[in-house]
Order: sequence, then structure tokens, then C-alpha cells
Amino acid sequence: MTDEIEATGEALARSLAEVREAEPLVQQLTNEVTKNDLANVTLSWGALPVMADAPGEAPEMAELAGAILLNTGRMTESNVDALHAAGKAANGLDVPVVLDPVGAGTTPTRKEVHTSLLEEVEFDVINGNYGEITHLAGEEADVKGVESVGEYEEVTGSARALAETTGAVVVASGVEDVVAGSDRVYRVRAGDEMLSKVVGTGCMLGATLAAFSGGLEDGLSAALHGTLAYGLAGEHATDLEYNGPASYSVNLLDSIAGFTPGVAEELDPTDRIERVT
Ligand SMILES: Nc1ncnc2c1ncn2[C@@H]1O[C@H](COP(=O)(O)OP(=O)(O)O)[C@@H](O)[C@H]1O
Ligand SMILES: Cc1ncsc1CCOP(=O)(O)O
Ligand SMILES: [Mg+2]
Repeated sequence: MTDEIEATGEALARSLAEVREAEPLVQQLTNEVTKNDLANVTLSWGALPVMADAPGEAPEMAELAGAILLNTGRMTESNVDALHAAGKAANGLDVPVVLDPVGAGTTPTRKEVHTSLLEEVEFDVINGNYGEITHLAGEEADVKGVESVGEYEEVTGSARALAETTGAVVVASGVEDVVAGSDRVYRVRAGDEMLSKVVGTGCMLGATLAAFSGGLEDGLSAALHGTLAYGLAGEHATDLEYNGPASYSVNLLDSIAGFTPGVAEELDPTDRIERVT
């Protein structure tokens, strides 16, 4: 691995091919709103989804997984127990763990759950919207339910600070995405406004990052290429027949399935990624 991560079409194609070759088992503990979409997104990147989330079985499955996603959208006691148990089991076997801190900062319950998860589990990747990442970085943030509201001009610094304190690669999603490692921060310009008109697109980015983390050796490359590939697929989805947000959401799934290494190889996404620190 060279110091700088390549952002050419060929490099992106290699990452997509590596995920397909590894075909990692990606265990996902997620919310009921997006479960089916996450399973399909995972399969379409060439990984294998399993939504095992019972507190007893979740840590057993984590031991078999190539990566796990802990999405905190569902705050039932049983789900929270399973999140902790699966995260700890994965840490014990060096299975990459992705956290999507849905609604972080909104209620005392969510604050407590995210604090305890960050204390007890080591995360390889944390992906959330600008508000969630800013809150986890310990700064003032406005999250309304699961939506980021307000202005976040300092989100690059917040993502970097959270990466430094947790050791995770942090992906802050929004109009542009920030991908922050401990020593490097990138901005990714890919995606379409339609991604903000459909529920669950942040959760689907989490599933994407888990699939790439399970398939690639280097965590920062996995996060950067996963974020880029997902954004580009979101753009290509606008080329398909559009009848409103519901058809866009189906088109997004089709676009991910069609985003093969061969398609990526023909693209030149170099200007979509800018290293900012
Ligand atoms: N206005 C936008 N333009 C382009 N991409 C967007 C826009 N808003 C959100 N996205 C993309 O949608 C996905 C979900 O991001 P976001 O809406 O921030 O997460 P969440 O759904 O968790 O709130 C990310 O891939 C992000 O880049
Ligand atoms: C609406 C909602 N409520 C609990 S989880 C969830 C889905 C959130 O999805 P995303 O974070 O991708 O917008
Ligand atoms: Mg989200």
C-alpha cells in the first residue's frame, strides 16, 4: 500500500473486485426501517448479508463474519444488548466493526447507548450524518430524530477529532462526504440530492462500508473507495426511469448491482476526491 490512496477508475475497480472475490459474510444489526435494503445493498456489492441480531446468537455469528455493522437505529433493550455482545465478540477476533450512530445526541437513551458503545467496543469505521458525527466529537449539534439539521462548517475538523479519539476511520455524510483517518482527511464529491429524499441512504452507506471493510485489507482505502462507489452509484441511479422518490430508491439498488469493476474501470473519478489534510 502506497502512502496515498489511488482514486483512479482502475483503483476503484480493483477494490470492487476484491470485495467480490473475498465475498465476506457481513453481519448487520440494524433497524427495522432499512433492514431489507441493507441486505440487498450488501449482496449487490458482492458480499453476503446476515441480519443475525438476537442477543444470544449475535456474538456467535460475529465470530464467523468478515465484518459487522452496528446500526443503532433500533433502541430496544434486546437490540442494545446484542450490539454490545456482537461488537465485543468481533473485537476479540479482529473482525472489522462499523458503527452507524443513528440519531446520536437526540435523547438521553441514545446518548447513553452511544457513550457505552464507544467505551466498550473498538470501531474500525464510524459513519453518520454531519450532526451525528459532530455530536459524537463532543461538539454542539442539532439532530432532529435521525436527520442532521443546522449548519456544520467545521465538520471536517469534527470528523478528524473523532477519528483521533476513537482510532476509527470516520465518514461524515452530507452534500459532500468527509473521510477522516488518524493522519489524513479527504472530501468526497459524489452523490445526488435524491439520496436525501429517500429514507435509509445513510444506513445503506453503512452497509457499503461494512462490505468494503470485510473485503479490503486497508481500512482507510475501504472507507474511501466504499464512499466513492456508493456516491457514484447514487448518481448513476438518476439515469434510470424516474417516477418519484420510490422509483429512485429501487433505481439506487439496481445501480449498485450494476456498478461492476468493469463499469468503474471506465470512469475517471480522480477529481471527486480531495485530500484536505
Ligand atoms: N444533497 C446531497 N447531495 C449529494 N449527496 C447527498 C446529499 N445529501 C445526502 N447525500 C448522500 O446521501 C447519503 C446519506 O447521507 P445523509 O443523508 O447525510 O445520511 P443520513 O441518511 O444518515 O442522514 C450519503 O452517501 C451522502 O453523500
Ligand atoms: C427513520 C428511522 N428511524 C429509526 S431508524 C431510521 C432510518 C434512518 O435511516 P438513515 O439514517 O439512513 O436516514
Ligand atoms: Mg443515518
